[in-house]
Amino acid sequence: MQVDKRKIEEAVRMILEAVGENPDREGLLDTPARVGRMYEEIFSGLHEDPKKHFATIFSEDHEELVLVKDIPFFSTCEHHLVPFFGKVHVGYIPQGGRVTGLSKLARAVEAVVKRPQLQERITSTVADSIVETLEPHGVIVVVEAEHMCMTMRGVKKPGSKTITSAVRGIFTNDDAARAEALSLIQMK
Ligand SMILES: Nc1nc2c(ncn2[C@@H]2O[C@H](COP(=O)(O)OP(=O)(O)OP(=O)(O)O)[C@@H](O)[C@H]2O)c(=O)[nH]1
Ligand SMILES: [Zn+2]
Repeated sequence: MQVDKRKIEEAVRMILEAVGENPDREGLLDTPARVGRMYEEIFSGLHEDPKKHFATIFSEDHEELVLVKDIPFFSTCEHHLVPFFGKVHVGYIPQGGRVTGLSKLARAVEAVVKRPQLQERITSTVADSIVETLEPHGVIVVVEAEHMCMTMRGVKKPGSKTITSAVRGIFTNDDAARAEALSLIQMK
């Protein structure tokens, strides 16, 4: 099922009433519909398989690291439905000449982050999508993010960063390969 915007509109109206607002005042009249359109956009990844982006495979004899770093992202914390955002770094070592388009790595990230999410799940889903499609020697994904649920509310720790990583294949046991990828990710 695609996004039911009418249902979101009803729910937003109810939330506005519940917090003590008047959903019929001028400034709020279009808000339920706007929020419906916004949720359709920021949760569009629920209807998209990130793996579909790896259908584009070039045959290229390169069995060394390919790293796309600093891919910016915005996601939505599934616990509080507030944003968390930061950067994703995706590296893989192709095998058997299976190389994908660089933009496809960023497209797969977009499909994964546009859902109610956990940072850990973003990290592992991106890694596993690459493993299952390109069957590379190895994959490394690092995500660094700031969670609004930790800054604007609750424990209120603005500036704190959460870093998660997922390594697959050769990166799990080859210290030199992992060190190379991590140093390139950290390089400014
Ligand atoms: N592991 C993980 N935790 C997250 C993520 N996003 C938010 N959280 C945490 O989810 C937890 C939810 O905890 P609860 O105790 O159920 O909710 P809460 O009472 O609102 O928690 P506080 O934020 O501590 O006020 C919090 O500790 C959040 O920091 C994430 O991506 N990964
Ligand atoms: Zn949260």
